[in-house]
Amino acid sequence: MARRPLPRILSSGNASITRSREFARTAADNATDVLQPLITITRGLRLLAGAGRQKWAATPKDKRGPALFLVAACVLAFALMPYGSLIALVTVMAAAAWKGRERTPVKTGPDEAETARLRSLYEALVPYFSVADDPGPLFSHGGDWEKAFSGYEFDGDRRLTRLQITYPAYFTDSEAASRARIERLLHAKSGRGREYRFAWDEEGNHLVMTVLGALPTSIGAQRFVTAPGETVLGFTDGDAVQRTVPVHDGDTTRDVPPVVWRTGARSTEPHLLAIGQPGSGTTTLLRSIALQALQHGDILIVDGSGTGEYACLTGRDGVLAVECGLTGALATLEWAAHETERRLIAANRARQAGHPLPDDIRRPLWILLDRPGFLGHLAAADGRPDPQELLQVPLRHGRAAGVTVVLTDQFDSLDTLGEPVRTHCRARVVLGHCSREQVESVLGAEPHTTPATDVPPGRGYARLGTGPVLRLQVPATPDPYDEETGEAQRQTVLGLLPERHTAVEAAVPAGAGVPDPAPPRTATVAVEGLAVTD
Ligand SMILES: Nc1ncnc2c1ncn2[C@@H]1O[C@H](COP(=O)(O)OP(=O)(O)OP(=O)(O)O)[C@@H](O)[C@H]1O
Repeated sequence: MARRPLPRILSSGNASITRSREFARTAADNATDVLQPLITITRGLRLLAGAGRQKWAATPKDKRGPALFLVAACVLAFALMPYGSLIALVTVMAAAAWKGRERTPVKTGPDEAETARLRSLYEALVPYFSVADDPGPLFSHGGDWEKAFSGYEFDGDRRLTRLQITYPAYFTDSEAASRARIERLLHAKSGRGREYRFAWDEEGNHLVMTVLGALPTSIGAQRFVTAPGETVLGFTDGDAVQRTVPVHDGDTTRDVPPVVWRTGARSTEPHLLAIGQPGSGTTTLLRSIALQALQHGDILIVDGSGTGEYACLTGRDGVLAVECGLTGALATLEWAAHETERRLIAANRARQAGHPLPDDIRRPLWILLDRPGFLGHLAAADGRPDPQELLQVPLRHGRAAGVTVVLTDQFDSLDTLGEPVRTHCRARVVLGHCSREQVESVLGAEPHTTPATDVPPGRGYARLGTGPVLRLQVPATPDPYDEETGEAQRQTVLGLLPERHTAVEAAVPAGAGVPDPAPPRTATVAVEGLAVTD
């Protein structure tokens, strides 16, 4: 049978139909644009009329008469006024236009792009949160993401800032490796370059991922509002600690959450170990601790790297020594070990006799040791004892004797740190760009936040004992004798230093800025009473 040709309109009319549709659409768009004011006013009039009807219905019957009278009086007044009817018309039109204007609809859920992002995240999580024989899987390919994501927030760029995930009870959330896998995946899928915190609620099978803002880098060294025995290591997230301290930040004063380390007889973390990448700010941290320690105690500084970055402390009141050579360091640490024993014996005797602690052991003693690994290497080459051996007594008995030890070193020297350091330095800090494994190797626990891509100097993590891992930004405490230090910061740090008490004072008047010629970058100050008195 011969095929009948299609009607012309069906075989060749597609193009003309499309053209006609486009024409009709353009005409409708133009008409809508032209008639928009009319449409707005009509919508407004309808809304005003609706509001009027509602108001009339809500007016009690006994008040309707006076209300009607008032309206009639107004109408009459406008009618009698010159141009009254015109004014009334314009007023009603303006009110209708205002009432009928387009309002931005209130957002009630994710838009298309956000939904696509959530769906993609859901699909990526399916292999981790599902097993083959689960009869009602929460996570399945093409499944309902809304059941699994119980809360989400986006920023202006449609990037996730908060996501709450419900996961199946059989997921091994108590295993660090399983959690780390999920955290890595969420980090990658939600956009790198930002820091995320993961809060696992193992009882409720919930995971909350939150994007963290940068920690403030503009806060410098200053007198922090703390009690004796408290040292501000730096600043952290508001919800990570219980308190805030007021600080000067530029021209303003604001409250910021500090990481406060408590030392002294009741401290459970009496000594601190800080490990960093080169240039990450460990020297600055030690300088910041020294300035705070000097308010209530005496300090000994052993600068293993010998770069002279503690020269500003030389000869100041309360600074017993700033040592950089091996011989001086060994002598100073030997004295510190004996001094710890002396304090211990004196405290013991006083307690046994029922007396208060004698005055000469009340002032805390701080031993600040930068780069002990380097000194240990020098000592080994010279056939002399490792300075760390001399730290055993202060580390073991320092808490009872009022002696605090702070050590800072770099990652490449981590294996040179002996058992006493590892056991007794229970307050830990890690600075610089580090992998999770590196952070864990120092703090004993992984951070619940992803590593930051952009790590300013002084940025890292702190952990006090078995407490949580906290993000940390150390207050800027530059070397005032460094030519690159800005004048304002130089004056601030010089202002925090105690008065000089040695001959160096004559050469460098306090607050004089960088002296010319520069003071000795390293100096040895005689330690009074190095001999042990019994
Ligand atoms: N908390 C901080 N805020 C601002 N700048 C800092 C901070 N910490 C360190 N810096 C700056 O970073 C640079 C390196 O700091 P620092 O010397 O303390 O690091 P480091 O870890 O001791 O390095 P290295 O041992 O390799 O010399 C210095 O210019 C210092 O001023």
